[in-house]
Amino acid sequence: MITVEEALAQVFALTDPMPTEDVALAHAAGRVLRAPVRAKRDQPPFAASAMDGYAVAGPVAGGQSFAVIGEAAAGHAFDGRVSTGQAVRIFTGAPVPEGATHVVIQEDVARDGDTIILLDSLGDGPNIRPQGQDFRAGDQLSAPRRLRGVDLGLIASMNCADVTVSRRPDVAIIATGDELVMPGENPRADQIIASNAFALKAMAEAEGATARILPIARDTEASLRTVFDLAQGADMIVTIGGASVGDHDLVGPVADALGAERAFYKVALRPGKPLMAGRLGRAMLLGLPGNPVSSIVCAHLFMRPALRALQGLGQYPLPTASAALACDLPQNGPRAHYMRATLGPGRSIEPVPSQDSALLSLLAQANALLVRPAHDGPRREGEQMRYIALDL
Ligand SMILES: Nc1nc2c(c(=O)[nH]1)N[C@H]1C(S)=C(S)[C@@H](COP(=O)(O)OP(=O)(O)OC[C@H]3O[C@@H](n4cnc5c(N)ncnc54)[C@H](O)[C@@H]3O)O[C@H]1N2
Ligand code: MOO
Repeated sequence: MITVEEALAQVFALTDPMPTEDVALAHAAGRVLRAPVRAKRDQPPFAASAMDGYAVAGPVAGGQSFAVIGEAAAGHAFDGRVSTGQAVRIFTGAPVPEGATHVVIQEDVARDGDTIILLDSLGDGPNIRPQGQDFRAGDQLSAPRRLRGVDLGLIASMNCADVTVSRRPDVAIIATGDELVMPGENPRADQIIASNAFALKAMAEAEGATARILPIARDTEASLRTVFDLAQGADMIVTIGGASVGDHDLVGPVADALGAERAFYKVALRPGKPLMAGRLGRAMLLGLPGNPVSSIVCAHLFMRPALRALQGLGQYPLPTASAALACDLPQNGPRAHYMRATLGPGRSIEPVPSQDSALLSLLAQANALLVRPAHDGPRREGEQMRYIALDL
């Protein structure tokens, strides 16, 4: 069995970044930017007033008076120059007229007809945003990055209407097993509801992929072949179940017969020992164990980083942070253990009461995976431990 780190390195070796496409800003949220964006103009494009008041030229002190010669509003520049002793009525966002050195806020001014007198309450500061204060033409927003709302706002203000992003990976999800029926169907007494594909589809989509749930493959070679056929065109094929050593665990043998190249099978990991990865045609193949918690933990540890790498975000494991252990833990065994855990408000972390890999309800209660390396020694309450935050 290989280690989690070795397995992830082999998964990354199967991920070539997807081609790119150009999309309009309104459709770019959550996409991965692949080419830097270059500002087409300065922002602000002119020296702009930060306040409503008067743009004045001349000494600014209580008692000084100025003749008001015009008005500047946002989108309506004052067409002219302000000379010493003159002022222009100005509003926030308007271009500051040439010659003006300060914007005095209107609360600090007494106006009488076309004359203003500055009051003694006068604040300091010019209240002018210099041209290019935010960014200059030619400044860049670097790639790669996943585009958040703020990034899209910045790109829009750079006057760029579309962006070059990674194509979304297409993920085909195949649940396998004679015991499975879809939610809403009438299961026989010896059947259960197929749940894992729904979790994995949501996780893949949250990582920027498109995901499709294919029909459940039955535990026969013919059925598996038929469903694998439906996965054609996918960038990643994720199978669920049928990965272990039982007589009905046919995913590996059928994938092999279809020409899959295996990178590895079995990882020193708990839960998720019978994980498999490889390539089938041009698709990356991830064979996840069927136990619900095992499949979801493996999706966190391998599918999510692989989808990020496919979109050009680089080859990184999910980030870890540290928190104080809320209880003692015995020595860990030979497999790295990703314990379902809750991270409390005081940043103390506690494993949920059972780590059985079939207990979806406990995984749903957890908000972290407490990481225990293989053969990790006994741990005492209060020790700092690494964990992965479960945010999706
Ligand atoms: N003799 C051994 N038996 C097992 C071993 C082993 O090393 N030797 N490993 C165990 C471990 S660890 C795991 S994990 C499981 C993985 O087995 P499979 O990947 O073959 O999974 P299945 O047998 O198909 O299913 C396991 C379990 O999960 C349920 N399941 C399957 N698919 C779904 C789905 N889409 N939605 C919900 N639940 C699903 C299935 O009904 C089973 O209960 O093998 C151990 N055995
Ligand atoms: O690896 Mo299995 O996933 O322990 O239940």
